[in-house]
Amino acid sequence: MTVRTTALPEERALLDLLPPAAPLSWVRRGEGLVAWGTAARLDLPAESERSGVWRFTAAAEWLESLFAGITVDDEVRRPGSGPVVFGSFTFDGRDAGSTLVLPRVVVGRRGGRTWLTVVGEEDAPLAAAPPPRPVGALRWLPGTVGEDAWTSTVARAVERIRDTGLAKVVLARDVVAEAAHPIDVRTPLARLAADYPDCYVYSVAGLTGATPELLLRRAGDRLESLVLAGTAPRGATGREDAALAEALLASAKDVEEHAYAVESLREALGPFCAELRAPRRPELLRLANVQHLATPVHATLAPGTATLRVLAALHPTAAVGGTPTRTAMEVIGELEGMRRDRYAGPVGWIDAHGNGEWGIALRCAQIDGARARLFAGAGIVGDSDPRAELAETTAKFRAMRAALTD
Ligand SMILES: C=C(O[C@@H]1C=C(C(=O)O)C=C[C@H]1O)C(=O)O
Repeated sequence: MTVRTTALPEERALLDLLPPAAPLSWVRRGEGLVAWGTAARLDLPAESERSGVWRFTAAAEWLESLFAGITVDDEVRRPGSGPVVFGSFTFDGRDAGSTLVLPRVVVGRRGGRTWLTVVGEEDAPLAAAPPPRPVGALRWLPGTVGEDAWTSTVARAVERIRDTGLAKVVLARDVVAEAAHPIDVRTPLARLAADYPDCYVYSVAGLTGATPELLLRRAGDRLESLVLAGTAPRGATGREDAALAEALLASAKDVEEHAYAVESLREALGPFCAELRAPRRPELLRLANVQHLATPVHATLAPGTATLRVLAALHPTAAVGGTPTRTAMEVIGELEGMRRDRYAGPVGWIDAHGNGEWGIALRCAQIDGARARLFAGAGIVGDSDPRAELAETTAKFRAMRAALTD
C-alpha cells in the first residue's frame, strides 16, 4: 500500500470538505484532521474483563503491521501527516465495538499549513461536498434508565461511598433521538464546532461529539493531557456566572473530586514519563453549557513507549470511572444499568510515528442512520446531591441536543 502526503493550497474550513458518508473528524479551532473513505478497518470483539486492556494491545498490533506494510511519500512531515488512523475504544472491555479506521483521504491543518494525504495510487481531488442536510423533526425517547430511577441509583452510589472504601464513581445515562430520515453527521459537527470552540469536535464510526477533555496528545516525546472534573452550570448573567465560577473553585467537594482525577492521571502516566508537570491548583474552563475545573498536565515520554500502551494505562481516568478505579468499574457495572459502548472511551487519531491526539468521548451521541443515542455522566462523591447530579447530566446533554436541533 502506498500513502502520499502533499501540501495543499486550501482555504476552506476543514469541516466544509467532508462528504456526507461516514465522515471522520478531529477538529478544534479550525485545525486538526478530517477524513473519509476506508482503506482498512479493524472492529474488535468484546474481551472477557471489564478492566482489560486487550483491545488496546490488539489495536497496537494491528497498527504496527498496517504501518509496516505502507510505503510513505510525505513532503509535510509533521504530526498527523503520512498515514493516519482514527480510532475509538469502548469504555468497558466487555463491550464489543472498538474501531480503528485508516481513511482513504485525510486533510490536515496545523499552524495555518494544510496538507492532503491519500492512500493508494489514484488521485483524490477534493470535490465540492454537498451542504449538510438539516436533521429535521426529532422524536425524543427516554433512555435505558429513566430520570427518577437514575436519581435513585445516584443515591445508592452515595450510600456505597459512605459505607465502603469507594471515594468517587462516575454514573452516566442516555437518551435517544429519532429523526425521520438518516442524520447527516456533518450537521451536528458544524454546530458543535461553532458552539464549542474550546472542544475537540470528533466523529469516528458514528460516535460524534465535542469533548473538552484531552486524554493524551503526543508530539515526539512530548505529552499533554487536560484533566477535567468538577462542574458547575453557566450563569444567566455575568454576575451569576462569576459567582458560580467562584463557588466551583472554592467548593471542597469539587476540588476533592478534581484532585482524585489529577492523582489518577499522575499515577497512570508516571511509569512512562521522565518528567511530569502539573499546576498545584486547577483553573477554570468555561464552555457554552457548563464550566469545569481543569488541570493541564505536561510530561516527557520515556523512549520506546508505544502511544497505545500509555492510552491503555490512562483509561479509565477518574473523570469517567472513579476512584479507586477497579471498585468504581464494578460499581458502574452493577448500578448503572446500561451499556456505555464507546461513550467515555478514548477517541482520536494516531500516525505512523505514534504522534496523535486522543480525547475522552464525552458530550456525544452514537449516530446510526436516523437514530442518535446521547450520553452524559457525572462524578458522584460522598456529599453528592442526586438531583444536582441529574441536573448536571441534563446540562451536559445540551451540547448534543442543540447540535441535533435545527
Ligand atoms: C462524564 C462526563 O464528564 C466528566 C465528569 C465531570 C464531572 O463530574 O464534573 C466533568 C468533566 C468530565 O470529566 C460527561 O460529560 O459525560
